[in-house]
Amino acid sequence: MPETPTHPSTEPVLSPSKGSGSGGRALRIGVAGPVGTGKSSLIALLCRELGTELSLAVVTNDIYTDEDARFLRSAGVLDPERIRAVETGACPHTAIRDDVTQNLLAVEDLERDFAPVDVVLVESGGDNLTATFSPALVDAQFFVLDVAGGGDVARKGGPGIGRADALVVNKTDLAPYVGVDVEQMVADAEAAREGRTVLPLSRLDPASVARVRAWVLHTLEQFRSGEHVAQDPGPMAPHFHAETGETHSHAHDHEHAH
Ligand SMILES: Nc1nc2c(ncn2[C@@H]2O[C@H](COP(=O)(O)OP(=O)(O)OP(=O)(O)O)[C@@H](O)[C@H]2O)c(=O)[nH]1
Repeated sequence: MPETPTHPSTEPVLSPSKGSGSGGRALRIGVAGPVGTGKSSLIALLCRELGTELSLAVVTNDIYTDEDARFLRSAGVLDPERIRAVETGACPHTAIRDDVTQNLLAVEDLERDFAPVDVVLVESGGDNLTATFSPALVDAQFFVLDVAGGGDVARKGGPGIGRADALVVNKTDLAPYVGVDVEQMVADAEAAREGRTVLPLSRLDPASVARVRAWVLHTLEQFRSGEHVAQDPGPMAPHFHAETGETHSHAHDHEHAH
């Protein structure tokens, strides 16, 4: 795990007391995005940045392994007991959108075992551009892209890019090596998102790290005061499951196995 630079805090330290809007539970933040864009790294960075002032916990989702949880435990950014893995056994969106039971139980267990918890970070398994969290599971969500995926990705749209609470354009330090104009990519993302938050990020750029950190603290403040309302970025696009030959959209709300 490469080093994330630390920097002096410029944000007010929040009191751990719960406001009336939170219902006494933690703020639950989802982290979704395509494979390898830096979801685990973002969670490690947030644990490092906020772990001394907030009580944090993490739930990871992998299809067949607990690799992301093991990565985060080995990063040494959080008490390993506060990191739990959910093995979805199916495409990632199933457990974060269609039937969130496994994840909800993991979140509630952590909230109970380490009470009071301020923020639970839930990492989705890496997917394509379509998976987003159900608002039944998380209160707010990041969608993570990286510059290495190409400067045009932000224009391609989809529910996460368009409507997640915050879109992270990650690994901006790599832009010169992959021929991406970060400013243009961010402008494209802002246009696609109609004013919603876009956060360019590189773990090598302390100012960008500070903005992501500040966004989490601001969202927590809003959550506690009751001003934050969980948004649903919307259902994923129709897609195909090779193992079943089934094509479906996940737009429905009835239960089904696959
Ligand atoms: N250069 C650079 N590399 C980064 C940055 N953030 C993450 N990475 C690297 O990107 C790679 C993928 O990061 P992960 O955090 O594992 O990505 P992920 O989205 O969790 O991956 P999956 O769980 O497999 O979907 C790793 O090699 C990270 O070290 C960054 O800001 N700059």
